[in-house]
Amino acid sequence: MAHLVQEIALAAGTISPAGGGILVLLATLCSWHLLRKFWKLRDIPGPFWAKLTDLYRAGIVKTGRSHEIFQAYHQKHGALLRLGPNMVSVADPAEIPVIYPMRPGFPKGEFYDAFIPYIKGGSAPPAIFTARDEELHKRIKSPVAPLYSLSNAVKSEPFIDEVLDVLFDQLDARFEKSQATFDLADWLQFFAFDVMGTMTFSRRYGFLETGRDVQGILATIWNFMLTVGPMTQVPWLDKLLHKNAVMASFRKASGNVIFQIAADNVARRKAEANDAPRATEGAKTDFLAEFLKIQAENPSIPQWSPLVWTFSNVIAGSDSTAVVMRTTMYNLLAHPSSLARLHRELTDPAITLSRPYPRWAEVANLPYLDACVNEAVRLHPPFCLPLERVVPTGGVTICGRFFEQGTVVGMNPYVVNRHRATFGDDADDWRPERWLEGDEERRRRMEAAIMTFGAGRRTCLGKHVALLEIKKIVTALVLNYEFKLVDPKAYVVENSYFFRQRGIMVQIKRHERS
Ligand code: HEM
Repeated sequence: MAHLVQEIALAAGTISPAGGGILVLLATLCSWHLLRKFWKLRDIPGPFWAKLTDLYRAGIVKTGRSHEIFQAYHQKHGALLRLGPNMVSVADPAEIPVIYPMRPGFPKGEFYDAFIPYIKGGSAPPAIFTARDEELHKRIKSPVAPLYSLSNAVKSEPFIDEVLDVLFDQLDARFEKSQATFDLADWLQFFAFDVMGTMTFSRRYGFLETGRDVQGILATIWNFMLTVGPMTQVPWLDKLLHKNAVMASFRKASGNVIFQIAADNVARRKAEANDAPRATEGAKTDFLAEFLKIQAENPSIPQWSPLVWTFSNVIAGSDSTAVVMRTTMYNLLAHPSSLARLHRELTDPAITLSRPYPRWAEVANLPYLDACVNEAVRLHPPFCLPLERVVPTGGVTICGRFFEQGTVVGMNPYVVNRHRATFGDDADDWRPERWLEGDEERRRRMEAAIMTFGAGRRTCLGKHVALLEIKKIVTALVLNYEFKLVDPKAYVVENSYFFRQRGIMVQIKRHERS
């Protein structure tokens, strides 16, 4: 190939023999580099073009259907699938502890840089979720991790009840009396954002009161995801197109808008004495008050920490929770037998649930509710591309094959959560009953194979907060309203790493006894 390049260049008379020599050298180095990269993983099956360039899988992500496409590739090729010159997707849940261990030493890949907004003079500081440097990750995560424990999260329950009040008032006023059809998917998103705003800065964004996307914040976040999704697959292209001073001068990155929401709230709290946080009856203040207190007590914590902690809550904790609420509600409404069984469980005379909204302690361990939430979490993971990690020094063996250090490996929650040998041949279907069948060992195996909240050291910090919100709203809605799913076909899903849904078109009326 190098010889050919020189021949062409000389024949065209465009360069001197010395220039030709340099060209040959460059072409040889390039060919050697490509061949070496290709060769290293040559035995791992996958689509032809994916073996040559990361652009191929970026193109798949751009289709919005990457979950189905990657699943089909795994069905065709098996547990190991080559999705890039240096990237392998792994589908066997037995490998979860290998790729996502509890100890440090299996770091996140460049994938995560795509989420860090570019700001003037360089990138914004990394959040807990995006930090790739494991020392830095420990420094910014350890001080706040206890705030997300279940015992602490539960103290926020009054905040959720307060937002439930607003939601129910709006649903009654706008849709119950008029019997107007509306998109429950939108309202669950409004609810999740306003809950996280209340928990984080004692402030609602106003989505519920206005019934719309105030200041286009939600659209901006989705547009950010549409850009970021494909860029996670080709970090060099992201740097070229978005993360440099030249490109930043042409356009405003949408990630900045979300960062700005966090920054405005931190600045307001620091500046305004009358912006004091409210405390719940359990003396729980909002996250921001706790973040600022932690920083004040630990001068070694970076100055910017409260900002990135707040940013983490907004970006990682609002839309994701809304997605699981939607999956649960849509499937309950599309499967009336599931809804009837859940309603029976909630109205069983043997248990007493508080009205209008059950308390967490009353719904934390209801078998059929748990089965429905587990099934929703399994079927539709809100973050839905392989969660990429870099093989550490010394290499690692996965599915019996040794991988050199530096190889990028990852597991896709959508694919792993449908592992047939673990979940059964009906793994694509909604069937909460699967969580109630078999022995404890089978159930534990299924739970350990769910990748929706990630796994190991970098597992989701906000899982308890999310489950608290989800169980609270699902039980409140099912107990208080009768739903009619007006157009089941209106429900559509779209994946750009963030895996969202739209179109839960319903009519509601109050249950007679509520
Ligand atoms: C159903 C809702 C949620 C889902 C499915 C979810 C999912 C995830 C996943 C998959 C990861 C790990 C990503 C990776 O390894 O690449 C993660 C990390 C994280 N999540 Fe969540 N999340 C949810 C809700 C929340 C909430 C409510 C909060 C905050 C209140 C939150 C805060 C975080 C943080 C801070 C991390 C980074 C943890 C670390 O890197 O150490 N998440 N989440």
